[in-house]
Amino acid sequence: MAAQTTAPGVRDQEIAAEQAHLDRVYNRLEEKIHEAEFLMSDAAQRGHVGTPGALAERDAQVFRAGIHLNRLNSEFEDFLFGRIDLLRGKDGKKGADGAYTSIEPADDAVRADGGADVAETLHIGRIGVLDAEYAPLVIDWRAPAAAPFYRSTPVAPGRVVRRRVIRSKGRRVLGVEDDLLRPELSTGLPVVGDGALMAALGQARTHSMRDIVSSIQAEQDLVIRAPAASVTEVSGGPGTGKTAVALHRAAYLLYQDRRRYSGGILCVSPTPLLVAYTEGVLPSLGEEGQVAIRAVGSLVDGVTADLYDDPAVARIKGSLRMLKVLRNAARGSLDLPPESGPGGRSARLRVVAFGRRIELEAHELNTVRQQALSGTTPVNLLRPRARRLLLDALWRKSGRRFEDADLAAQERQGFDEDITTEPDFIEFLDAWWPVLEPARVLAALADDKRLARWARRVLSPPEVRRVARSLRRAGTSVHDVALLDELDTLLGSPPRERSREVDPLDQLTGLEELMPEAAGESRRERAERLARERIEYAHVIVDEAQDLTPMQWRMVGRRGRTATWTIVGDPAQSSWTDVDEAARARDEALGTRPRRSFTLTVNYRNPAEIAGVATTVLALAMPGSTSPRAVRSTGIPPRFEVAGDDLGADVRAAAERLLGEVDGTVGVVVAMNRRAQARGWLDGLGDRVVALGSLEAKGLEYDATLVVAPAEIAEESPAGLRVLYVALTRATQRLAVLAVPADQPNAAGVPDLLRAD
Ligand SMILES: Nc1ncnc2c1ncn2[C@@H]1O[C@H](COP(=O)(O)OP(=O)(O)OP(=O)(O)O)[C@@H](O)[C@H]1O
Repeated sequence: MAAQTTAPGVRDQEIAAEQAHLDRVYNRLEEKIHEAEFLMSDAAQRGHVGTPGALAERDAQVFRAGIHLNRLNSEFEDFLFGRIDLLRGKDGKKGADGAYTSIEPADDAVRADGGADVAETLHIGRIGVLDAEYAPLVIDWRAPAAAPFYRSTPVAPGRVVRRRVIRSKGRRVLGVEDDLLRPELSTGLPVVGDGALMAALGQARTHSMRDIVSSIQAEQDLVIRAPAASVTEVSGGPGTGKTAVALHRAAYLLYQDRRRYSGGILCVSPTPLLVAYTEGVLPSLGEEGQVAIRAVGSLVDGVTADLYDDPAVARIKGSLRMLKVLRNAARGSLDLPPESGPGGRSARLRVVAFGRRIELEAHELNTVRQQALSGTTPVNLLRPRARRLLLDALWRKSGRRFEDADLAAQERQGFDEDITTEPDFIEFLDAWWPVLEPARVLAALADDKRLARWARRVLSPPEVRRVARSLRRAGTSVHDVALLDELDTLLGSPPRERSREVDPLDQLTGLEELMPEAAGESRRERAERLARERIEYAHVIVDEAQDLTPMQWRMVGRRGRTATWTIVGDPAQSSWTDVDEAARARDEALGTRPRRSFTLTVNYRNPAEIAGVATTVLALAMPGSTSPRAVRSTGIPPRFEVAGDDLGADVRAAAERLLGEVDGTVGVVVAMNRRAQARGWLDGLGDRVVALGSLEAKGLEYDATLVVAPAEIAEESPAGLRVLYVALTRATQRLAVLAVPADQPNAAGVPDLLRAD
């Protein structure tokens, strides 16, 4: 993109001009903050008194002012980050944000001699600010008027003559970077810097993802601002910004239609590490509270997955075959040995009625149970029906017959009342038709014999043994969570006490939203509470969607039955083996909603040197697929080394070397079964370096990556080559590969799998 660096004097002048603007903005914000504080204390004192219209107006005002207050209090580093200088537009209409709406320049905006005047200058920031006359001082980055900041290119510049990225810290402007979009025009605008994107990409990485709000690229902007069609699907190779785009889209949707999305946005991430990595992005965009980012292993409340199943077990647990097994288990678990008291298959029911004993034998009870279980109603919800059928059976056994229907009904009523208040009967029912908890049923699957019965004609005997063994370990695996959620649906939850129904409008205009500490609950705690109480969401974002197993798709689908969706993923990075089955489950989760697909094509993470090595593996992992285009090059080729006898010492030495070469983070990726070992190898090297199992590297990035024994990673599972592809695409600056003999390195140390020949 055309950009030129001008003399330092001009640079200082331009910085001073932006500083003057930023000062105006802050002065105005201070005024607004004072207004807001006044309004809020006033509103709190008066409570809800007044006509509904006036209250709504006041609430809206308080809401807006409170947002400014909250956001400014969180001290954005670069609150104001952009500026565009525009030609006069085709029409003279202004939008709600005070800016002209026209995208194309007026026919006479450019004079015959190539000269043109800048007709409008807009500053873009994290929130919009109007001056006292309602003229825009800052346009919210999500407002329509800000779109040209992201969309204009030299090929299709629209009205934009110059785009400027402003770097600031606190209230001080530090620098500006300009891109000239219409270099052919003489506008007299100075142009400073080398372009903002490269500056952003070259920065050292920390363990938290940064927002990309000042350098979103045109193809990404199209996705972020795509109309909230039912399903927005985004594909793209590693480093194309899929995760970043998905998070910015969440912020955009909230801005567009806060009322609609106050129903909550769920962002499903593959690992807790990726959740931790991305968590800060939305707050930095001024959005907190309405978006719950949760790992796929933490979607069920009260359960935290702390184990990974080995690939063969994961493959079974993730597949739709488990559905049949769980259906059998849900019903069969009524026969589990009782936790206490009578029950189970052989129990007998004895009651006393009309002065004599009535008994139901085991086989009779069984008939009643089968009758109660017909149909597909969740087992826990069938308890009332089972109770009624038991009473019917006892009544029949009592042998009482009445000619007169009214008398019969009356007698029967008395009989039912007598029996159902009898402690023996109550105790029996509790044990014979207990309220089944998903965890109890899943634990029951750990018994080989029982599982074999429930999995008859579905799982093979070796599969039964593997699954049962995995369930006998202490702890819950990521794949168990989807099974627990399925069981919850199959069993049905008896109605739960809910602390309070949440009215979405409360979240919009309620004062507690704006005075977070007032109720003794921080904003974050409140968000977490709302997330806990919420079962369904208005919008669901799935990151790394290629990894969801069919059972996980069912779990996520249940959280978005009426939602709109954004799904981002890359089939070439999938660690799931049965892609077709997952696609079917995904289609089922999304139903017939219309879809709109986008592809991102530019790799912003890896320099070309690293992307080249990854492409070699991609050709093996997914023959025929294309890699995204790397946007920059460092001139530093990946380093290949071969480990000696002490792998641990060599890994440590290689990691130390990388730590010396980069300012930011170093990720050391090993096969899953070496995770604990690798942590030991790196012990004491500080928190810039992390050891990761291959599956944990998903979505993350580091300044430098060390990939240890690539063949081990590739052989871990049938999808191993794709997992290796993920590992090789994590670095922003340097890649080192440490081979072991199984990698069959050549004389240069390059493992067989990574050789292009
Ligand atoms: N327009 C942009 N400006 C600056 N940085 C960007 C831009 N787009 C992407 N990046 C950076 O590129 C890196 C990769 O982005 P991100 O993690 O979202 O990619 P991804 O497609 O999800 O990757 P993967 O599929 O490998 O997980 C991040 O550091 C992100 O901040």
